[in-house]
Amino acid sequence: MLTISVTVTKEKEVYSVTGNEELGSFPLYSQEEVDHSIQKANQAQKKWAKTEVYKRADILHDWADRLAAKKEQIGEMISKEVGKNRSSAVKEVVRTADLIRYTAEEGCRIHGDMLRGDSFRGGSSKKMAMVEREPLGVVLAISPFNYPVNLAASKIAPALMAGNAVVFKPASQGALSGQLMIEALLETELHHDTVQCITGKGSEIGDFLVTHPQVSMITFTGSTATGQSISKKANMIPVVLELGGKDPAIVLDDADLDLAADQIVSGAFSYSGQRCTAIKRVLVDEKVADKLSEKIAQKVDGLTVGNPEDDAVVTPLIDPNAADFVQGLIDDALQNGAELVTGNKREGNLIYPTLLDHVLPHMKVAWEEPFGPVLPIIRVQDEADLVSIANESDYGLQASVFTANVQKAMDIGAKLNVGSVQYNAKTERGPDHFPFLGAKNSGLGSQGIRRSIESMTRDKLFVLNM
Ligand SMILES: NC(=O)C1=CN([C@@H]2O[C@H](COP(=O)(O)OP(=O)(O)OC[C@H]3O[C@@H](n4cnc5c(N)ncnc54)[C@H](OP(=O)(O)O)[C@@H]3O)[C@@H](O)[C@H]2O)C=CC1
Ligand SMILES: O=C(O)[C@H](O)COP(=O)(O)O
Repeated sequence: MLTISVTVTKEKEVYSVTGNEELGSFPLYSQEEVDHSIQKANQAQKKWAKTEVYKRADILHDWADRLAAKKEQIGEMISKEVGKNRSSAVKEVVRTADLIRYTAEEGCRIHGDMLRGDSFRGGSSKKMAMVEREPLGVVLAISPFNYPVNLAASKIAPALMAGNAVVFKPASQGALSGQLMIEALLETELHHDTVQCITGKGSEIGDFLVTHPQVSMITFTGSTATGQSISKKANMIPVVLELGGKDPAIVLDDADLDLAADQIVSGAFSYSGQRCTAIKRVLVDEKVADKLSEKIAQKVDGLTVGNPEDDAVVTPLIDPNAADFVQGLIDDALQNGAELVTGNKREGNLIYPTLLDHVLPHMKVAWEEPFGPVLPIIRVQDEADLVSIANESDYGLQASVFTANVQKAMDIGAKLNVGSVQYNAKTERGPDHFPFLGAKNSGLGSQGIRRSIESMTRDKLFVLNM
């Protein structure tokens, strides 16, 4: 059992998603304690910013090695705490170690510019500007439950590499996994005050954190509602948001349907659909819809369903509210005339993978993000409608286009109002050095290792007048 020990008065227990096993507890920080921690981070940042870049990189490499060495222990905690199957949970730790290593290397390659004054009309060659990248100060990193280690480290590592201190607020269900990751970091030579792990309910301490005058930048991943509220409260500081999605898989009549079905099922149902980048709707050309629906159904029926420790693909959702929400979307669609192809079975928080066909625009499941294992198929007659229905969503994270025609793929991709378009493959974030961003209600700013480091620095000019 893990107990995060700091001198705070209240504690919150954490239970496993399945089995109700008590996994440990985390402190519920008061505003005074939050304030104290931020002050410490702010102080520590001044020294950390002066630490040589190669030494920062060495510390990050050490952190990565320590995480990798603890992959089984941390993977087990992730698996129990957020209900992710064991092999994916261990992979999350390994992926995180790789992300940290790449961040350490990339951070060493980020250099400023040198500008000549006389390259602007009327300017003088006697004037030269050296443009350096400076850290911002204290970065507030808020992460969601679904990747409690990876989505936290993907903020913490670039912030540190850029010379910032970090205040890390993990999701409450995920805080113990986050804490194990931080413990590995604090085993390195990093001064402990440089990273502050602040736990507590977002609804209680969130506003205080977000509006704290010593927070210089906010990087947030989570729901659109929380992200939008944060961006309204942040007071003239940069904010990077990675939010919800409703990624479509657009399937044209010339697509390789076996490939499409394979990618759609793995994109939609891995970790029970609790991924922002999960495929959350299929928009298919009517001419091939029957065939595609049948192929998807076959694969859905082959998915393993059960507990995380059995390494099942579809496991119980994070909490009863999440399961009720998904069930509500299924019920609404069926009441409104959608066809149930397979699924719609529930045991507690475990929702069996559910495929709905003939979904129409008046059904909630056509537009809302389920964050669960339900996939609607929307049949479309006209190719132009594929794009317009895709773009009608409030979200704009990613989209997949399945077709054999490269020209068509590029034309459709250019019209989609999303952060990334994947051709003939599922939507996904990785590899982690690619830029990762959402349009519309799916985000603000860009992540991905280099972009993240850049978002956590600002230009500073030193102008030489000779
Ligand atoms: N685009 C992307 O990269 C990703 C997007 N997501 C999206 O996140 C959602 C699921 O994640 P979930 O964890 O439920 O998201 P939430 O928005 O509920 O929570 C995310 C984080 O914000 C904290 N929080 C809650 N309220 C506040 C507040 N008022 N101020 C500051 N912080 C607050 C939470 O703390 P606490 O847990 O204590 O409430 C948690 O740490 C889905 O919509 C999904 O699409 C998820 C992953 C990736
Ligand atoms: O939080 C999420 O859902 C992730 O950002 C998605 O990452 P993945 O595409 O690598 O699963």
